[in-house]
Amino acid sequence: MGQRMEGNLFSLAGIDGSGKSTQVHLVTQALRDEGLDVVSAKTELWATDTVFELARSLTGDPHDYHPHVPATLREFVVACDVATSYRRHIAPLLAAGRTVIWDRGPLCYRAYARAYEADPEWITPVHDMVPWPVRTFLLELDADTAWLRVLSRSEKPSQTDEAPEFLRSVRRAYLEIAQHAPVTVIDASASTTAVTDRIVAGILAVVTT
Ligand SMILES: Nc1ncnc2c1ncn2[C@@H]1O[C@H](COP(=O)(O)OP(=O)(O)OP(=O)(O)O)[C@@H](O)[C@H]1O
Ligand SMILES: Cc1cn([C@H]2C[C@H](O)[C@@H](COP(=O)(O)O)O2)c(=O)[nH]c1=O
Repeated sequence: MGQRMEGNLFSLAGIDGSGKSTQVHLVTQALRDEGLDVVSAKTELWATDTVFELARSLTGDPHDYHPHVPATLREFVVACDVATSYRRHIAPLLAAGRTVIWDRGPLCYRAYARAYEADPEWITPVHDMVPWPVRTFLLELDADTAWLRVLSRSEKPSQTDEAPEFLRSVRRAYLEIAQHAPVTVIDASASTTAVTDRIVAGILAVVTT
């Protein structure tokens, strides 16, 4: 995007059920306890909501969108939402010098697009409008454990787009892309406290140097 970031952007990535939302909350709190000015951010999927509504009209289920809505069209809309969310919401926080913890982030959207085999010719230029966070923490978890967590979570019911076979494809894509990006892989099968401690240590190492 060209503009210099004043603050620090971190993102938490991982397949559904890997613990992103849990950790965004715990890490933000832990860093505030250390005296840091930290804020969390979640992508606003405004236009993507309309894609989910389209899927509902086609299949009766907003999350049964694949392959009923072609992957390239769908992931293009997601990528545009991500770029808009970044520009309108996250970039101003960084310009004000805040430390931002993003629930998801570029690694997630690139992994989904790859897993769904969306055409990169259309998607990549939009993904490239969003800078990579200074560090992304990939919460690495096998698909079966993640699926069990999705089934047992109280926050929201499991969705069609969280089936284990798809979680496996996204996990593969995450690990491939992570090899060429500023990503720290974290063992997400550990206790929530152990995961929080590792992420907090990784963030403090960046912001205190
Ligand atoms: N380290 C952990 N060990 C065991 N259970 C966990 C751990 N971290 C999170 N959980 C539980 O797993 C479930 C999924 O966690 P969470 O919602 O944070 O994942 P997520 O990656 O944000 O998922 P989604 O992308 O689907 O929103 C929740 O019920 C949460 O309490
Ligand atoms: C990353 C990504 C996500 N989606 C879908 C998957 C879920 O239904 C929502 C995201 O919800 P969450 O609260 O962030 O878990 O969007 C997608 O279609 N394409 C993507 O790249």
